[in-house]
Amino acid sequence: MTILDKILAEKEKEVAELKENYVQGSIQAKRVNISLYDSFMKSEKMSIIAEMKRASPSKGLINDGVEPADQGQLYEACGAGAISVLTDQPFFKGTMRDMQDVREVVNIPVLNKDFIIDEIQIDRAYDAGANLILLIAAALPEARLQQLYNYAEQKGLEILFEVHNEEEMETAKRIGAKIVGINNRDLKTFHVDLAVTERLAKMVDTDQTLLISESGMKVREDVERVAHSGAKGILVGETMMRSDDLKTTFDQLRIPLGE
Ligand SMILES: O=C(O)c1ccccc1NCC(=O)[C@H](O)[C@H](O)COP(=O)(O)O
Repeated sequence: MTILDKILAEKEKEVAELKENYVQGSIQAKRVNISLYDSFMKSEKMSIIAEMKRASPSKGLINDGVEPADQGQLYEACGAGAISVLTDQPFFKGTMRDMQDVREVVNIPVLNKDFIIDEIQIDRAYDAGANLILLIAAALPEARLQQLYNYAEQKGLEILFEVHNEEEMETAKRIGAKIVGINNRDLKTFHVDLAVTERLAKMVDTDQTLLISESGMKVREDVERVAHSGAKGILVGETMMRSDDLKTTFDQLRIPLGE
């Protein structure tokens, strides 16, 4: 059983519980109507989705003491184009409260980073003020991904559609994903390789599809590599969560595009 299988098995339980207890519209969060697609596509600099992640299966504890609202404000002030909040509890030590706390204090798009397998999680993300949800190609059959994609889109949410290999990129294209996240991390082995972005980026027209390179971004050279492949955005977790000088970290990674 891979870690993704284990996470998805937990999600089945979480969804069953949500279906018992979640009252639609019970959360009244602030809404910020900004399209990540539009803002990232027109930016002349690499756009950054800065992630809030206390822990992860591959790295264990990363930053347990983080205050989501404070970190979110810092991310925005330092130049984040969006904020990703891991809301999975068992494997990442996140909560929906973390995302709401961030939503309350920032005016940039917020991604509910979780393992979505059911419409009810999309309803909850919307109610809590998310602008985007994540769909992972490896998590579900294509027909189910398409249903969830359509459902989220109808609610006015944007979708970060995550792929890791050629077959999944073909799925992204058939589904009509406008924002494709190429995860450089293999969720089965945890191996991180930026060549994954270089390989898969060739399969899409990056003037139409917004490419986000996810995982393993540490230094400027990493960002240059994925920018040359056509990525206009990067999703950065660990480097942000471990940084003790976020302004400098952002300045190093927000490289000009088109050079
Ligand atoms: O990060 C993990 O260990 C992990 C394990 C299983 C499923 C998902 C996982 N991570 C989610 C992510 O994709 C990353 O948090 C995100 O891309 C940021 O990566 P990084 O900048 O390397 O922290």
